[in-house]
Amino acid sequence: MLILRNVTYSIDGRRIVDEVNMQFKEGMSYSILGPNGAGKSTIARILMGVIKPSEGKVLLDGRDITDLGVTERAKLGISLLWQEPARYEGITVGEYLTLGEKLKVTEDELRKVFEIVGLSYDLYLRRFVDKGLSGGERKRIELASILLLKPRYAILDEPDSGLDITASDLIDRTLRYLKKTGTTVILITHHEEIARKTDFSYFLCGGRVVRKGFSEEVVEYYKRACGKCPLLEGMRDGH
Ligand SMILES: Nc1ncnc2c1ncn2[C@@H]1O[C@H](COP(=O)(O)OP(=O)(O)OP(=O)(O)O)[C@@H](O)[C@H]1O
Repeated sequence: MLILRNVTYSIDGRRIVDEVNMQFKEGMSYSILGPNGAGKSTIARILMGVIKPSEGKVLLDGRDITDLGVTERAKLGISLLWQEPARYEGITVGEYLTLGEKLKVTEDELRKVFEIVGLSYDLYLRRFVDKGLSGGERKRIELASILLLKPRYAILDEPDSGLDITASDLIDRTLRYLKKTGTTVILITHHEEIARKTDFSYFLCGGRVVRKGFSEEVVEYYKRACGKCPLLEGMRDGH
């Protein structure tokens, strides 16, 4: 089990994440929902070890991993789908996905994963992971790399952002595949229809967990609370 215990992250005295407690159990899927600036991506970066909390702990199976960096956490089976995946010069999609053939995968498995992320195996395998790929294509390839890694924990930061109308089906296929591989999913989203696809949700606002529970219930609360929240009036009016 992956746990955030009383985690706070401050910048210039401002608590961006404020005494957050979260638990992610084996094989379950979770959403972290919340408005812009709620602290969702900051939590993803804390879970992945990109940044260290100012206070509190990150625990994996009871072990304190707060001080471990990204590489060490990746070795423990934690992977992050970045909101904006990077591009690299000189390597093909096939080389990228198989870590230069270090990752042993069969052609069937590769084809299956291409199907899940909605890309043609024949058209994309030999393309370069450079600026020639669109943002959406790059995101689909990054997701494919996570599916092939079969991590214990997959943190997906807005997997649907930048994707077209097929994103919802892609998330369905992804969640089904990760359930089969026993991967625990932590999905960050603004969209209620995406959050509903997961088992449990945390609703984050102003860096704090304001609601947690079954996704259906938390999403209903999110719609009600955010719909009436005076703090978000400005954002909604575009001010
Ligand atoms: N390095 C930083 N320096 C200053 N402020 C930061 C920094 N990183 C994050 N913040 C602030 O912390 C708050 C939370 O940011 P975060 O990116 O975690 O929010 P989010 O919930 O992921 O938002 P969004 O839905 O817009 O992606 C925001 O107000 C953001 O401006």
